[in-house]
Amino acid sequence: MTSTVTVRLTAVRKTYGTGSATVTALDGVSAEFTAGSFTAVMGASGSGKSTLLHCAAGLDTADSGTITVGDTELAGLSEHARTLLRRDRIGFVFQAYNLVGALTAAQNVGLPHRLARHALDPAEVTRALTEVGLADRAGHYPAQLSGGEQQRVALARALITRPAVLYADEPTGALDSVSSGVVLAALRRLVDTHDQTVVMVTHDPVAAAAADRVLVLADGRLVDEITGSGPAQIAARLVQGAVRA
Ligand SMILES: Nc1ncnc2c1ncn2[C@@H]1O[C@H](COP(=O)(O)OP(=O)(O)OP(=O)(O)O)[C@@H](O)[C@H]1O
Repeated sequence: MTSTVTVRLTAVRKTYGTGSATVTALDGVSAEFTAGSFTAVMGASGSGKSTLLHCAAGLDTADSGTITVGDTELAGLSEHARTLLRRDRIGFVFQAYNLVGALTAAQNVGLPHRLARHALDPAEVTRALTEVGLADRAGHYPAQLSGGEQQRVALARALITRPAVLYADEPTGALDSVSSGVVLAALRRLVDTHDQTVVMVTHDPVAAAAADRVLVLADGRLVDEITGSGPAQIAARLVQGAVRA
């Protein structure tokens, strides 16, 4: 896997709308996602989690503040350069797996390369499927796979480009607890064995407990950081009301 990178946000502000309809989605957020670390982002609905993920990934632009991916500052990039950065260095996994039903697991995993018209070594597909524990399902179609297996195919598809950083937006949101556990274990393994940088938005304290630390957002600000997290610690914070997921 490629060497993964640190992502830094410094005093990032993002507003939507104008005049009296202005919404401040991010209100001066500074955070660092260290290379090889697994961060969960929690907070109430509307607290700015997705906006944070989208700005950090270069899907959206901040109004002010700086965001660097490794040595690259996003604000300095043209739209085209940002598109290439997203395509070549950033992986995404969303709640909906977005697999193509007419393609096998292996063909779905190879799709980013085909779309980018890059030559693809079949061994790369096998590697990515092996990393998520699905090498034996390469020839299966999505309808023949469980929800957790489909999400792991989506994860393998995100990994095929060897992303410097992997963003996951509610990756277990549509899964039962058993399938969630399998997907979270796959994410955890990527961090532990490949030093993958992972940033995951979640409402689920159990999912958040798989991360190394949890950042909590409220009204566009970072209000808490839980490190050395375990389910008990996060549950205790929930009881205290510090985390309103
Ligand atoms: N494109 C947009 N136009 C206007 N307002 C927006 C837009 N995107 C987000 N917002 C607003 O910005 C704030 C933060 O939204 P965001 O989606 O980041 O929250 P979130 O914490 O991810 O919420 P959820 O958990 O419900 O997905 C919200 O008040 C939201 O209504």
